[in-house]
Amino acid sequence: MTGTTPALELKDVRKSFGRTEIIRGCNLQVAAGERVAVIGPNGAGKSTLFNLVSGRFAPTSGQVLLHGQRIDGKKPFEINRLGLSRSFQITNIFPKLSVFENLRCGVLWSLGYKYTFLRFLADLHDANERAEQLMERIRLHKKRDVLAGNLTYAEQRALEVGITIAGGASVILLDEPTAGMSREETRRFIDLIKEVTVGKTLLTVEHDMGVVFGLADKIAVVVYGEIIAFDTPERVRANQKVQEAYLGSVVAAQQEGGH
Ligand SMILES: Nc1ncnc2c1ncn2[C@@H]1O[C@H](COP(=O)(O)OP(=O)(O)OP(=O)(O)O)[C@@H](O)[C@H]1O
Repeated sequence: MTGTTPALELKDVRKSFGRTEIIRGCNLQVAAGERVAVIGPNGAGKSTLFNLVSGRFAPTSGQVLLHGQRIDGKKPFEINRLGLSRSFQITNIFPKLSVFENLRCGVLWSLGYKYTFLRFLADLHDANERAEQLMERIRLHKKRDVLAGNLTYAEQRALEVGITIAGGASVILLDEPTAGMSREETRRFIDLIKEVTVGKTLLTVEHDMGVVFGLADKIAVVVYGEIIAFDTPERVRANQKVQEAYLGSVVAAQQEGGH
């Protein structure tokens, strides 16, 4: 490791629910600008890891650092203000607001309590402009005034990504961004995600190996609460330990399933 501070770092992070240790000493260093896919079998602890990073859970022990600053134990909104944004599920899109209004809410919400009403008025113009730009970037500008509830599923997921990046966070967490999409939608969506997260640090939880290998610079393999490998896709694919613990069976299953 060079002297550069990682964008995100886990130091011996552990999390127990009751007596069961679910996260069993995870260490990870994600460099700024890296795209990381977190993979692993069902129940391995991927979502729990995301919840620990985004502040929904506090670790039982260990540290989580964002650009070198400890964030473990902080509340999700505090972590968000420090520059980490997690995709909200579709339920967090306001279905009765238009695409534009949803994005503007995302921009304004990220500015949060720093606000006074006068600042609010002054910034409203900026927020409108930023919402317009975001709309172009996620290719929903032609749907500007359509209510979010009337968008297609794939468009709603794009809007969700737009809201997630609206505040300008430097670290973005996306939970299965392409889940439920057709193969063609998935392919386009990977390109979109790549495009809108240029220069940002990206973490995704992902089951679809096509997405993983299309999107990730590095893969973190979580098995039974531990990160058993963290490396480039090629090296992870060739890793014997990963093959045995997980990947061999998944790739075989997906090949059998015609993927
Ligand atoms: N709040 C909780 N209380 C108790 N147990 C929990 C809680 N959250 C998660 N678990 C347990 O932790 C383990 C890991 O769950 P987690 O959802 O993190 O796995 P995952 O790797 O994301 O799985 P999947 O791929 O199926 O989404 C599971 O055994 C789950 O039952």
